[in-house]
Amino acid sequence: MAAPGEAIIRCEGLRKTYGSVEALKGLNLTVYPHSIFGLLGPNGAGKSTTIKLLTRQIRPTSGQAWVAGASITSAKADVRACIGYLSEQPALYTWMSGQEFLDFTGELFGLSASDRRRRRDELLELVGLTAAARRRIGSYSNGMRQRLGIAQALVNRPEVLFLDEPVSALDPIGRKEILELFQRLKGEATVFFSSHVLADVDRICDAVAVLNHGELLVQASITELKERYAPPMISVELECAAEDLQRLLAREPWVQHITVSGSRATLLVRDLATAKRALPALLVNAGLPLLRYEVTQPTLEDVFLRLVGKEGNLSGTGEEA
Ligand SMILES: Nc1ncnc2c1ncn2[C@@H]1O[C@H](COP(=O)(O)OP(=O)(O)OP(=O)(O)O)[C@@H](O)[C@H]1O
Repeated sequence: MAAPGEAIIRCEGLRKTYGSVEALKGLNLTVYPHSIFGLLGPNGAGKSTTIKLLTRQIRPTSGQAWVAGASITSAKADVRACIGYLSEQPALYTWMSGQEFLDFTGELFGLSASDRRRRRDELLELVGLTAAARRRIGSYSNGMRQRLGIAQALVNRPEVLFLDEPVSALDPIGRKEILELFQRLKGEATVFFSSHVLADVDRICDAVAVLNHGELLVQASITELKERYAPPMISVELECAAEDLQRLLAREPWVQHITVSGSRATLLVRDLATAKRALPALLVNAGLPLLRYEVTQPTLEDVFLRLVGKEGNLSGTGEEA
C-alpha cells in the first residue's frame, strides 16, 4: 500500500526486448494514487508491453518497477493480489451468466461463498448490470461485456486497475458509460489505461504519458501538456487578403507564428491575454475589415500531432475506432 503522496506506480529504466525488437527502451514513469492515468501512443509504441510488465505477465529485460509498493520482479510480494486487469480482448465464458462469471472469479481469489455473493451483487450494481445478471454473457452487447470485464477486474478490491484499450471497440454511448464508471472508481482505485481515443483521455484523465517507438515522449497532467505543446491559436478572417496582417504582426512579441491563406490567418500566440487585447486594436488601426475572430483551445489531438508526428495513427474523436 502506497503512503500518502507516494507513487502507486513507479518505473525506473524499464526495458523489454522481444528478440531483436526493443519494445520498451528504459521507461521512467510515476503515477499517483487515486488518479486516472492514460497511456497513449500509436500502434506498436509499447503500451501493451508496459501493462503486461506492470501486471507481471512478462518479465523485464532490465530495469525495475513497483506497483502498490511491490516490485514487479519480487518472488515474495506478488503484486497480482492487489491489482485488477482487463486485457484488450477479454475472454469471458459466454455460456455463463454475468452473475456466475463474477462468482467464479471470486472463487479464484479465494473469497468465501457469502463474500462472493456480496461482492458480486455490489459489482453488478456498480457497472449497471444488475438487471442482466442472470442472462448469459453470450447475449450481452460489447458495452455490457466490457463492463462485466471491468467488474471481474475489481473482484479483489484492487488498488490499481489496469486496462488495455478498454474503450476503443465501443460506440460513443458504450464509451461514455465506461468513462463515467472510471470516474466513480477514482475514490477506490487508481485507474491506469491505454487508449487511442484522445477525446476520451482528454475528458477524464488526470495525467498522461505518451509513448512512441518504446520511448517516453512526455509525462504530464493534461493541462501542462496543452500549455507546453499546444499554445492557444487565434483564427481571423478578413474581408481582404491577410498578407498585410502578416507583415504587421511579424514584429509583435506575443506572436509565435502566423500562417496565412487567402483572407484567413491563423496565429499561434505566446501570450493569449496580450494577444486578445492587442489584435483587435491593431486591426482597427490598420483599417483591416474583420469578418471572423475566434480563439481556439488546443485539443489533446493537437498535442499528439505535435509530439508523435503524422505517422502516429491516434484519433481525435474515436468515432472511427
Ligand atoms: N510477443 C512479442 N514478440 C515479438 N514482438 C512483440 C511481441 N509483443 C509485442 N511486440 C512488438 O513490440 C512492439 C510494442 O508492441 P506493443 O504491443 O507493446 O505496442 P502497443 O503500443 O500496445 O501497440 P497497439 O496499440 O498496436 O496494441 C511492437 O513492435 C510489437 O510488434
